[in-house]
Amino acid sequence: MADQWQEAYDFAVQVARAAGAVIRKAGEEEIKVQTKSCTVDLVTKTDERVEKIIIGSLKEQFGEGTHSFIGEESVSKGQPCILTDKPTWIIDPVDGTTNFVHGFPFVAVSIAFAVNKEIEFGVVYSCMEDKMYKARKGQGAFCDDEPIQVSDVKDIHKSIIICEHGTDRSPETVQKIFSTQKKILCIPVHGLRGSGTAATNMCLVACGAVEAFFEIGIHCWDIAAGAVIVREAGGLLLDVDGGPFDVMSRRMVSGNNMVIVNRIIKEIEIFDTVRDDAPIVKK
Ligand SMILES: O=P([O-])([O-])O[C@@H]1[C@H](O)[C@H](O)[C@@H](O)[C@H](O)[C@H]1O
Ligand SMILES: [Mg+2]
Repeated sequence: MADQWQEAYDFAVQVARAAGAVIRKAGEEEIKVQTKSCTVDLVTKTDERVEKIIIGSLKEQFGEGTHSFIGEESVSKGQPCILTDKPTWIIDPVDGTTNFVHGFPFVAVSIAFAVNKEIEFGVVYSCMEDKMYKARKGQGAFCDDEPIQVSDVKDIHKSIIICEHGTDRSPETVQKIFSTQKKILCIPVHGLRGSGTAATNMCLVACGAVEAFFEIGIHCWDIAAGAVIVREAGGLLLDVDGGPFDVMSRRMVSGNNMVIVNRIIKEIEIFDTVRDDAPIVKK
């Protein structure tokens, strides 16, 4: 049977590339910054504009009613964030908004497509580096059309691990994040890193530049595309407690193999987050 989502996959690559060009151009102009959930959760006109461009192009191509959309900026304006069985696009127009604002050169467009709650394909365009990562379920993962694979390192002492700090600055959470990082650093590992974009971090796992990336507090739009790219590159995803990965749970460990991932999980100090699909509590 012909791959019924091939056209959508190819189109997503085109849309991500075009969106990345808009971001690069916007980065050369003055950037007006606003905040969302807290003072370090940044948003710009470019995030909103690029999301409109992406969703507008997808609706034009595939029709209004047949597909659903979960986009970071639409959700922040009150749109539902529920993954149903319907074909659903999960979009982060600018992953790494803080990087974008500061001119730190890692910013990605992340577009995933899920059917029956399973991610069929994902595209991550690291637009400042001009690197196009993509993967389709069962067809492998690629960077600029070259196949990519996770690293074969099994010895944690020979690994690089990515961790991010997210936007929760409550002293209890920051304490847990640093305590986890300290324990991992002192295993010891070769190094800790973080690009400031979850989508790019996952692609770094997928291409074998690092062994693992974990974060609590990320959102489905940060990781949905990266999830299929990591899996298709031979890696795996788990919850931070070792249970099955759930894209809406805001918790994730991605890594090259079970040995590395299990070793990282042993050190993670878990803190509470509200699921992406939790009912909205009206204040
Ligand atoms: O807000 P945004 O720049 O799209 O996404 C953020 C980035 O992916 C960052 O690496 C991660 O640590 C945060 O948790 C995300 O929210
Ligand atoms: Mg993001």
